[in-house]
Amino acid sequence: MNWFKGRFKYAFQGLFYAFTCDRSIRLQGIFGLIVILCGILFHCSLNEWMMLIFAIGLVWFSEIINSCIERCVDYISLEHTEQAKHIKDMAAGAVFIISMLAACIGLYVFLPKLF
Ligand SMILES: Nc1ncnc2c1ncn2[C@@H]1O[C@H](COP(=O)(O)OP(=O)(O)OP(=O)(O)O)[C@@H](O)[C@H]1O
Repeated sequence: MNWFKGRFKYAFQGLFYAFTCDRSIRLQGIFGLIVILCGILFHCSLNEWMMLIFAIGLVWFSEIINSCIERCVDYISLEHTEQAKHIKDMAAGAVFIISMLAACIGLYVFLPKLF
């Protein structure tokens, strides 16, 4: 049970650090909250909420993993190398894919409500 509590404690400490100390994650956090606000304003259905929460979660998850990868690379060495560039660019590419997916979900949910 203590082990279980410890896991939660460290996970929440990690999330708190991510959303308060990392600019990109903070921005995605704010953007996610705006989407939630829009969901409330537009009276989204349960299915629409499921899609929105899934999209927000995926974006937050990918942004946190991307920042972890960037920090690992910088932790190993701050030297500019081609290898470091490829690692960071691939991580950024993964975030881009998820962001496009989330944008499609956002358009699917909100476009019919706007027009
Ligand atoms: N050590 C490095 N060697 C080579 N290229 C690098 C290195 N560090 C960063 N880059 C290049 O700069 C880009 C931006 O990297 P950086 O670590 O500044 O992330 P960022 O765009 O500031 O991300 P975030 O805003 O999420 O912190 C990378 O995608 C990569 O192309």
